[in-house]
Amino acid sequence: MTAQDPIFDLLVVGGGTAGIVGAKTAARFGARTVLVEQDRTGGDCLWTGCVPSKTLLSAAEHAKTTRALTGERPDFALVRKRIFAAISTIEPIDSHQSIEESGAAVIQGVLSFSAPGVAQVGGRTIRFRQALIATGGAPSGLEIPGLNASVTVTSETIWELERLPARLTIIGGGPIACELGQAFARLGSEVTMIVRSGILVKEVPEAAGLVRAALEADGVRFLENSAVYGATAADHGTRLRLDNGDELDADVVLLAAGRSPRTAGLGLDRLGVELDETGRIVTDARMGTSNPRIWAAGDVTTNPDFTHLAGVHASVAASNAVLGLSRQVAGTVPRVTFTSPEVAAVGITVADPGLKHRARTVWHEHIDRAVTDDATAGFTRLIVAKRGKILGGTIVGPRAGESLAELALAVQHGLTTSDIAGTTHAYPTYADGVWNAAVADVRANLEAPLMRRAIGVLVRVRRFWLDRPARQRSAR
Ligand SMILES: Cc1cc2nc3c(=O)[nH]c(=O)nc-3n(C[C@H](O)[C@H](O)[C@H](O)COP(=O)(O)OP(=O)(O)OC[C@H]3O[C@@H](n4cnc5c(N)ncnc54)[C@H](O)[C@@H]3O)c2cc1C
Ligand SMILES: NC(=O)c1ccc[n+]([C@@H]2O[C@H](COP(=O)([O-])OP(=O)(O)OC[C@H]3O[C@@H](n4cnc5c(N)ncnc54)[C@H](O)[C@@H]3O)[C@@H](O)[C@H]2O)c1
Repeated sequence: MTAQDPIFDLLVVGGGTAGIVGAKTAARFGARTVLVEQDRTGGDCLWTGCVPSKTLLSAAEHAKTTRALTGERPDFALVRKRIFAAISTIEPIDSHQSIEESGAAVIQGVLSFSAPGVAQVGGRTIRFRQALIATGGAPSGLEIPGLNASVTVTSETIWELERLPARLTIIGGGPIACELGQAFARLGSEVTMIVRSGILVKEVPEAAGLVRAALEADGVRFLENSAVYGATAADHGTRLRLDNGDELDADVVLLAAGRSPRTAGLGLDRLGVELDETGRIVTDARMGTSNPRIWAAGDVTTNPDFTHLAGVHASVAASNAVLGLSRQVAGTVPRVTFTSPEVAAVGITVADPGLKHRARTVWHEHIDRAVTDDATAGFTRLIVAKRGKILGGTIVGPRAGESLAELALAVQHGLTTSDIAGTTHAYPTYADGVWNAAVADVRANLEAPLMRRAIGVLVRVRRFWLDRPARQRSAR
């Protein structure tokens, strides 16, 4: 591209999942599209998020099995190699070339808005009709006096560790802390998690409890309702001081206490884009912002931080922007924490008795696949409204993320427990959890007094009908 750049129909800021999907969507519609990325295209998910963390979890599970069978310790260099291999296998789909093949231009540099319709990238001026902000987020910093940066990592830098830390302390109790904590414990690190309240607080307590027990079984030590208020240098690492006066030595400290949006320095104030109190961009259901020409998607917005949401929301934003549509994003948001057991949830996860919701829970001791796998620590719970409409639920267990797809479909399309109960599920699968919970709900409805009476009438009528020839014979 040259100094005579056209006025772009859509300027996309950020080349993570949201930016890539947004740019490709707009370009495929024929809109003049440019994507600006300050670093590598692919974003958090590819380089430092989903892809490396799920590969690490898989390698750690393998390491646990191998150690149990042979006593062999994992080779951390091979684990790292596997992570980099997974990234480089997936990377082409997020590359400059792939984005350009869709018809969008790609510019490398840090973008900031200078005025409505005008932005700067490294001294170059870009003019645009509309923009999609997809600048994502970054790990939130923690002010811990005395904590040396050389022993501190975040989800962005932990992948640079060349040796397995002997003692890893994690500050935080969300999905990042739980997934990475379990993986490093299974690889052989002595892991301590310092958690302000409980772990996985967004999930139902039984789910968080099962994950906590599984992590403890893998050797993770929990210091809950604790906070770190200071640190000093120690041999090979740091000594952390806790608010209760305890001290804890660590070789590496992982800060996993939430993420913050990348909105600073973008110049959004010059565009009149409203942010919430945490700096995230406020969007409506069309992914529009308070400026009708500016759209946003992904972790930079007030929506939950998930790759699938970033992609879907960006696609809706780009379509609305370049085609002038008013498509709205779906409210059904599935989520999975990929610990072992996995925790998967969608929609409403707690029954509201005031609204006559009911919860149907099947514990996985009663799911044959879980029994055959010796993995019965889990459950499937459906939250059901009057007339059997499925509102949401939680699944805990192996492959819970896969079983969740059916529940997400049910919630999105307003299916009922009768719809699920009437659909034959293959045996033996973990999906039996959803099926059995739905069957339990339908069966419980059949036990209701009115229904029992109606069924009783049917049985008697049928009996009467079948006995008709005998009655006729005796009458003759
Ligand atoms: C360890 C970890 C594990 C995760 N696991 C999962 C998972 O299993 N499943 C799941 O759904 N989600 C997971 N997530 C969340 C997921 O990674 C994010 O929700 C997703 O990547 C967000 O995509 P995004 O496009 O909004 O942002 P990003 O991927 O962060 O992309 C934003 C891009 O914008 C660029 N940028 C920022 N400012 C500017 C600027 N001024 N100019 C130019 N470019 C700029 C950045 O360099 C970056 O490349 C995980 C996250 C982490 C940290
Ligand atoms: N499997 C997945 O989909 C997946 C995996 C990882 C991350 N993510 C996404 O990334 C987001 C960020 O993850 P996260 O785990 O960093 O954040 P989070 O916001 O979910 O959890 C942060 C945790 O840190 C704790 N905390 C905050 N300040 C603390 C302090 N000073 N001391 C001790 N504990 C403190 C909080 O109580 C909370 O438990 C998630 O919300 C999720 O949307 C998704």
